[in-house]
Amino acid sequence: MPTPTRPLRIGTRGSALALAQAHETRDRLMTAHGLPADAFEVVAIKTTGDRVLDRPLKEIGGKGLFTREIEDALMDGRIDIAVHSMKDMPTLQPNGLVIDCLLPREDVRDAFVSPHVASIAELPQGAVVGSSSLRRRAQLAHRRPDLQLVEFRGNVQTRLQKLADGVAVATFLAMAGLSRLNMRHVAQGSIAPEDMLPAVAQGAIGVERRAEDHDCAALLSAIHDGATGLRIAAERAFLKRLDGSCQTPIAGLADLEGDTLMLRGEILRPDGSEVVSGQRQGDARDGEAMGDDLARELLSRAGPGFLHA
Ligand SMILES: NCc1[nH]cc(CCC(=O)O)c1CC(=O)O
Repeated sequence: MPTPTRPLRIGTRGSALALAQAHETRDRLMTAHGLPADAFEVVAIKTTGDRVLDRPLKEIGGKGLFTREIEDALMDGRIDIAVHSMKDMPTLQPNGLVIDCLLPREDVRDAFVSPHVASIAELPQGAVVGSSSLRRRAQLAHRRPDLQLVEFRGNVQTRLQKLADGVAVATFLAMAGLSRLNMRHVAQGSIAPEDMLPAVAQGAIGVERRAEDHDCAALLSAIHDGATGLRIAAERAFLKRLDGSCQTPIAGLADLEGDTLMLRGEILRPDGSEVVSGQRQGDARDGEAMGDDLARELLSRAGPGFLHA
C-alpha cells in the first residue's frame, strides 16, 4: 500500500511496451483510488529474454524467460506488484505469488506489418517473412508454404529497422503492443482471428502480487476487469492442459457475449503441415473446464507425438 513515506513499487521489464503497461496500471490505480503519481514508482528489471538477443527464444528455452527475474524481485520485496503481458506468463505462478488482476483487454489480433505489401494474400511467391513466434511461423507456413521464414527478434523499433533494411518484406506484431505504443499506423492491417488465431492471452495485462499481501489485493481489485478475467481463465486452462512449452505452436481465443463464452483453439506442427482446431461454447463460469476439455479433444485428435515431433 502506498504511504506518504514509501511509494508503491511497480516492477516491469525495461522495454518501451513494458513501461507503457506499467504506466497504464499506475494511471488506473491513481484514478480508482484518487492517488497522486508520486504515490508510485516504476522499477524496470532486465530479464534473461531481454538480455539474450542473438538467439531464437526456443533455443534459450525454459519457461518464464521474460518473467523470472521480476518474480524474484516480487518475492524478495524489492517491488510490491509486477505488471506482465499475460501472453508471456507460464500457466503456473511460483508458490506465494498470484495474478488475480487483469486490465481491460486490448485488441487481440495480430498486425501485418510491411513497407511494401498490403496483406498476407498479396505477398509474392517465395517472399521472405520475419518472425520468431513459433505460432505465427506455423500458421503462416500452413497457409503459404511457399514463403521463406527468417528469425526476427528484438523490440518493435529493431524489427521495423530490419524491414527497412530489406531483411524481410513483412513481419507480424501484436496489435495490442502497437496500440499501447501509439504505433498502430505501422500496421498495414489487422488479421482477423479466423485467419490467424492469436496467442493465448494476447493483448491482456496481468498484475501479480504476493498472495499474502492483502493491502495490494484490495488496491488491485478496484482495477480488475471481470470479462477479461473470464476470457483469460478459459484460454490459460486450455494452454495449461497442453502444457504449452515454448516449442509448441498453440493458439487460443475466448470471446464473451453476455454470460456465454466461446473458446477457439488450435495446435499446429511447427512446419505448418498439420493443424488441429476446435471450439467450445458455454457458460462463462465454466470457462476453465471448457479450456481443459477442448485441449484434451485436440490432443486426442492429434495423436501421440504431435506436439513434440
Ligand atoms: N512475446 C512478446 C510479446 N509479449 C506481448 C506482446 C504484445 C502485447 C500483447 O500481446 O499483450 C509481445 C510482442 C508481440 O507479440 O508483438
